[in-house]
Amino acid sequence: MMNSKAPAPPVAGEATGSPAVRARGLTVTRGPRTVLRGLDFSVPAGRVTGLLGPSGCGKSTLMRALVGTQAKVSGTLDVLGHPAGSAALRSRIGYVTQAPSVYSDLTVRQNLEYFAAVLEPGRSAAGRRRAQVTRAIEDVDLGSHADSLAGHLSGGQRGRVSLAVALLGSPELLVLDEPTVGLDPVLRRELWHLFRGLATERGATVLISSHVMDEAERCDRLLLLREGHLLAEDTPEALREQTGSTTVEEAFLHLVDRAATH
Ligand SMILES: Nc1ncnc2c1ncn2[C@@H]1O[C@H](COP(=O)(O)OP(=O)(O)OP(=O)(O)O)[C@@H](O)[C@H]1O
Repeated sequence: MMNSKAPAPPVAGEATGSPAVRARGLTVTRGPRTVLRGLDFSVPAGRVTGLLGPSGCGKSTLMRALVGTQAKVSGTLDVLGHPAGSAALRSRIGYVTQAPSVYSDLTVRQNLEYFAAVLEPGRSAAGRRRAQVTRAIEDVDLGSHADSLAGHLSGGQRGRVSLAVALLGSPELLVLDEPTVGLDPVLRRELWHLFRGLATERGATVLISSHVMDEAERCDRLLLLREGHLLAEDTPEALREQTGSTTVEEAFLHLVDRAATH
């Protein structure tokens, strides 16, 4: 697991510099439903941003829009300076869905070697690929299972293989859909150290969804989503302060009540 240093100082209320993601009027329909409704937000570069909200509020849909796999997206959505879904972004984004996508009949290392070869084929890149694979296995702390078949791993371990795949090629933007769901507290803490380290040591932008509000406290910045609307976009501290709350969960509930009375 990566050694993480102290968290980067939180960004102030307004993000500075060029954001990694910028959305204006982002609207997504799925079937007959409008799932995201005119969202305006940005995701600062080199920071850990949490996308928080209850189940079904549209977190996965927003992530799919960012990585370019969602149909019926309107409004403006720029990612690393390009419209979301541009071919130029493919190797610059790592995406982990909720369903681990690994080959059960390959070992952990073979899975990573396969995906590394897809990313960077050719004999001349073999040395680089080996180094990337070894680092990714270490990052997710699966060294002792490197030669186990993925099909013999637990759900949480398979999830970590998916995460390792996303880390190959050192993407500038990591989009992680509920990566800590179902994991024990020790592993959850280790993964949060990894996410923090990816931002502070490797300069990556990390966007993580979760419906567990205590994870929000670990983020530099939060996007609070409810029923396809953005309730708030700020640092955890600012959200607590604005609402006179002691936790982000309390702040979230406060904002829900406030929205209901307007
Ligand atoms: N294929 C689909 N057709 C129509 N509606 C859909 C489809 N897929 C998802 N939805 C709806 O879109 C909404 C947002 O779903 P989404 O998966 O983005 O939520 P989420 O916040 O990621 O939820 P969870 O935390 O449970 O994963 C939900 O209300 C869901 O019912």
